[in-house]
Amino acid sequence: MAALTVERVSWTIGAVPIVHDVTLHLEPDEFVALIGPNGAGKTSLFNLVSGLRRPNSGRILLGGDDITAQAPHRRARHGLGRTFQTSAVFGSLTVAGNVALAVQARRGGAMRAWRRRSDRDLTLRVAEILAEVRLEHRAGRTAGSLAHGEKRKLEIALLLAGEPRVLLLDEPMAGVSTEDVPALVEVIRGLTAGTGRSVLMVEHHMEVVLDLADRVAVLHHGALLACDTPAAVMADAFVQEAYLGEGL
Ligand SMILES: Nc1ncnc2c1ncn2[C@@H]1O[C@H](COP(=O)(O)OP(=O)(O)OP(=O)(O)O)[C@@H](O)[C@H]1O
Repeated sequence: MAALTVERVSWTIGAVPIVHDVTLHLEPDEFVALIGPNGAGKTSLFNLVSGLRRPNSGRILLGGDDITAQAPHRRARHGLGRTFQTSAVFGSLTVAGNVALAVQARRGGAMRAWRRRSDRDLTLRVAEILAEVRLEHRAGRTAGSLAHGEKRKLEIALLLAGEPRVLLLDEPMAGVSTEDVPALVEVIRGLTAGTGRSVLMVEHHMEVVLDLADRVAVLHHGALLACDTPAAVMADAFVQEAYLGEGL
């Protein structure tokens, strides 16, 4: 069963089609990159999947469950996590403190039971998440003092605290200096490998897309132009003309 299914989804503003009849599947452990020129509808599609917008038609399924009518926080509880282009960390809190808050927020529903357990459980979970994003050595630093690349790792850590099965990453390389890109790429690669999680990532850096993606989905004027292996998409004349020809 697909981890995420976007089925014939369309969204219009007034009479203007912004996302047009998009169908897309994400398998467990699969990494799909969503590319397209500026204004192609990538953020709009993310908004539809995460629930910030409702489609005019079509369905969105997480696992086998139809989540089309669910609010964003219910989708998050269901296993859908999203990062944004802007940072969502508390700069004056430590790195570990930020992650601890996110873990507690996730477990908020079971707070009474959670409180009865020792702080050690929380500390262990925070350490586990920081190890996954390779930020253990920064645990005691304030989040505001991190470089962009490390801040992005922390944002991913906050996402992992929600224990998502499907992650939507919105331009994770934005603002990250060239020398910090490889380390961030390795953290992002680790998000799917053998974890059962799936990733849908919007990213403009083509070398990062080609390195990470199992498949590349190309949006153009709100419609899905292609969704195939990176090699097949790069070789597609239609894609080259519509997207790559316009420059990155
Ligand atoms: N709330 C809105 N009101 C009016 N127009 C909108 C709204 N949201 C998106 N659009 C329009 O929909 C189109 C798609 O925008 P969207 O931000 O989804 O594209 P994108 O592919 O994410 O672009 P970028 O790569 O620049 O982030 C654009 O023409 C945009 O102006």
